[in-house]
Amino acid sequence: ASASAFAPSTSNTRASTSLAASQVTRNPNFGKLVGGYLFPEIGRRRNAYLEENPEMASKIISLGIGDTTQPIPEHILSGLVSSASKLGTKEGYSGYGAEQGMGDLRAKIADKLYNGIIKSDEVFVSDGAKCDIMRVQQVFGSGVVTAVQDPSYPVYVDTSVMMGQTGEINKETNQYDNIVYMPCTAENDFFPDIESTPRADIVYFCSPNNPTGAAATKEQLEHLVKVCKERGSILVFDAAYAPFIRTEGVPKSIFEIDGAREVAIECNSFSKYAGFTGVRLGWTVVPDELTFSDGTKVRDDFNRVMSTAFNGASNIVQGGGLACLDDEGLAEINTLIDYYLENANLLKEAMESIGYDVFGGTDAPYVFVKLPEGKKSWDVFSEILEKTQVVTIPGAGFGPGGEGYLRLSAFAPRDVVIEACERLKVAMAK
Ligand SMILES: Cc1ncc(COP(=O)(O)O)c(/C=N/[C@@H](CCC(=O)O)C(=O)O)c1O
Repeated sequence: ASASAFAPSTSNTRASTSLAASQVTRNPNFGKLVGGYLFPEIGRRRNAYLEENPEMASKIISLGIGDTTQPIPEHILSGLVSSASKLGTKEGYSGYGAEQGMGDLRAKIADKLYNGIIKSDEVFVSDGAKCDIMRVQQVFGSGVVTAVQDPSYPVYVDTSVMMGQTGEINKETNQYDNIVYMPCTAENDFFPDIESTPRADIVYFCSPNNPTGAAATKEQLEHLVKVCKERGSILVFDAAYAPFIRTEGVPKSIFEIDGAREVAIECNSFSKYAGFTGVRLGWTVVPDELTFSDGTKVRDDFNRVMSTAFNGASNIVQGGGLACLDDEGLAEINTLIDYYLENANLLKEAMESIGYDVFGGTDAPYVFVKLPEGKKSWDVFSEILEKTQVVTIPGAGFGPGGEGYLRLSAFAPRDVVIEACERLKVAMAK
């Protein structure tokens, strides 16, 4: 092409004062998103407070983002270290691995965490459950209707919006058009009455739940699978907090439920198992029997996304995952989880001692505190931050159903949790 082809003609040059914008039309779906993603917004408000009150920098403590804080235990760490060291040797070096994950890790997940009810080639190892939720969304595309628990982890709704599955947000209800919100309230024990909600193609369900801390019973999950089967829906079950389940008989995986293989995908993660939130290792199970209406296998399309748009989880990190699933690693995971569950218990007791109704915190690392009537959760978030320098998460950040609640995370170190309890008991006493 001649040189002139690259010289912008006068007709399409923008006035020199405007931004040097491209000529590319923005994806309209991103314009539908309201505000930023919840957790960076929490960080922004925390930093804005510190800008205003720099002297408070040493006092700030966080019960906010559910990010682990305890060091990776010895045996699990040895798995990471030895995997890294191997890369420095001729015989141990490895490059691109299978996009679906190391065969022995897939097998160990199927064996140790699913007792063989799932086959290893149904396990796809990834860099995390949040990442897999977007990959699952890519498989489903824009033409589906999605249902979510309300309140729930904001990624389900936000990725549905990004994929073009929704209309605009309704400013009255704070709900997106074309998303089905399944109310989870104190009145229904935070388990939705699914029949009373319209049919959706894809149902995202998280148990133990973020943010409510509710862990669905076997009977509830059997009902969920039954309704999804009857309606021809696909259930995406997020089990990121499964290791926190200590109540006898409460399922840790949707695949403990008969019939789940025909309706469900399970997303899971080593993040909260072993403090791998920054290490980045998760997995998704897509059973062989799960098909679309035309009979094609969901697993084949998920595999296509993984092999086309992902180059596999880090080999170093997968070595850490193998160590997690040794007996020593599983024992270390239990110790870590016990530590966080004790934190949750302290938070629950502290808030109950000053007269609050508190939910969750037994089979989950989140405590969900009912606020006094009429109190807005973002206002209470700010009030607590200003009065006590404790960072929390407003329930409204998880959907309209979360309004009127506050989420407290049990992942902080013990001394921080104890300090936060003292401050909250003083500042929030009714
Ligand atoms: C239900 C649920 N599923 C997946 C994740 C993230 O899993 P990973 O990407 O494997 O670390 C999370 C992490 N949630 C944290 C971190 C925030 C975030 O992941 O954006 C929180 O709610 O505070 C989660 O709650």
